[in-house]
Amino acid sequence: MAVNDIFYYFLFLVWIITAFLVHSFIRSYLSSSHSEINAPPSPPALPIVGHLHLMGKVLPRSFQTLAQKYGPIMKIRLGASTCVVASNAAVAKEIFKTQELNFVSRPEFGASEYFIYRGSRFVTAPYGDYWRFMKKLCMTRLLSAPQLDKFSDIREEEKVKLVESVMSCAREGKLFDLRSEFTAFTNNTVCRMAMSTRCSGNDNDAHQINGIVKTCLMLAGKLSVGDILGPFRFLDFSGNGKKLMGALKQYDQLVERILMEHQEKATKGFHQGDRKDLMDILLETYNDPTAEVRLSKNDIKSFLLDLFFAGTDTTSSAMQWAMAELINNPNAFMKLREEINSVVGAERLVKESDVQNLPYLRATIRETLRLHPSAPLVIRECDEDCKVNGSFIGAKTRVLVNAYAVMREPDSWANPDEFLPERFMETSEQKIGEHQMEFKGQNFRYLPFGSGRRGCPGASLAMLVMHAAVGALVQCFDWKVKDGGKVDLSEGPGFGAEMAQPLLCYPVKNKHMSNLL
Ligand code: HEM
Repeated sequence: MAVNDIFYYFLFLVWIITAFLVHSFIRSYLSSSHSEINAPPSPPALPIVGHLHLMGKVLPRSFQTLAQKYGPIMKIRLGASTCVVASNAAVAKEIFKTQELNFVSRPEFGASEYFIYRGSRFVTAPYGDYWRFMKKLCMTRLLSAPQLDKFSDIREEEKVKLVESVMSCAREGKLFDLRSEFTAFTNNTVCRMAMSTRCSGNDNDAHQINGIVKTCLMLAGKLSVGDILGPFRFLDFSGNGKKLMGALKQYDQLVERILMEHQEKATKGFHQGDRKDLMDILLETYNDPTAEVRLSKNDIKSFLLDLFFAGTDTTSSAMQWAMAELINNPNAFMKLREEINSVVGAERLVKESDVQNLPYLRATIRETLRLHPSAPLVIRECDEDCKVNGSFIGAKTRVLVNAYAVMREPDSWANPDEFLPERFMETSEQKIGEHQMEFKGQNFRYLPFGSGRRGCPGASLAMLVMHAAVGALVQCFDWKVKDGGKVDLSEGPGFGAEMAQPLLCYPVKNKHMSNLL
């Protein structure tokens, strides 16, 4: 390297460090002026890094620990990124209900600057005409109960394929990787509902989408750490931003082709009995000149991508936690097996319509989501200056509701860290009957799917998929942990608190089941 080059690199480095220090100084100054107007409590911060040094591996857990000292609403600064964290049911209620309209928007976060559909993203869209239109479309058509009913055969087929895949491992005495199989299962299910494609030897489209979505989620996860660099993240030191854009362009080309095929089919006209997938319904809206909001093709592609991002890993992660907890709690496992056996028997697989008669199965899934919410930090943005729990929150502040902490709060939950599905039974002494423990977030101590207008539109779909699949895997197999002993329940690093280790087990066929497979 020439001396000149070294000199310029050195100058560049000095420029970066100076700019960072100035930026950090201005932020500290601005935030200290807020303290005069009653800002939320905040742990002592270090220059530049803020509270980064107080963060452990698992962010929701670190926030939970800090909240025990600083209270249910606190201000946290991670490098250049500042947010307010809410950690109990009362404050969650204020944000999600009392002041809902002020907190109904979501900020752009993580790697948003690299998203090629930036203006079209539903998940980060501000609370305006576009978001309202898409949400209504979601709730009345795309993910509505009647529409989900029309896809029930898809979910049934995918569940049977999952069970067959476990069965072949059981026959060969091989390890079954629940993480990757659950991810393929949820991806196939969503892909088929979204655009009638699935991962298999003869259909490469869903396989490719699966790969692209995995890459994007991994890169977006890495890039979201870049938030702490504030204005410097655009420099993309790691090159991950470029890689993410590359993966998204690949997705764009693939889905553009599938979209053209759907458009052609729509032009020819549907026959009676043809089932429309989500892309067909979105295209119908796109082609409708009277629609309240005219959708673009990018809106369609972006919306479907959001469904993959928001719907596949969340569901498969919750299923892994459910199986892990059941394997580590043999009493709960056997109780569930006996319930399924008495209601369904040994001659057929448990199916979605059985779930209404399987209260312990429902309680198991609810308890799993309480202990291991797949989206533990619900992110929102404050629209206008306001007060929450008596503290001042400035307009455009990012707010994280720590659902993980809320759902383990000792004031709301007896033995909060224990896996006890019984607490969700009508007969429970804790009196947390399901009737009051709606999973749609109207009870503010139970928030696996967020709450209110911005709450998860895929909750019903996720529940359908999880109940039937977990039920079938408990019904048909015993599960032996890879190295004997118990499943390692450590949570992995980052925002998601997913299982740190892939769940690898030996399935053994339940000898009481008939040979239906
Ligand atoms: C166990 C599975 C799932 C969990 C735990 C989960 C959880 C969540 C949470 C906590 C939010 C934020 C809600 C809020 O701000 O109040 C959310 C949003 C969202 N979820 Fe889910 N979700 C799951 C499955 C799904 C599925 C299957 C889909 C669709 C296929 C989906 C689609 C979405 C979308 C599109 C949003 C953004 C909504 C908006 O911004 O208006 N999710 N989810």
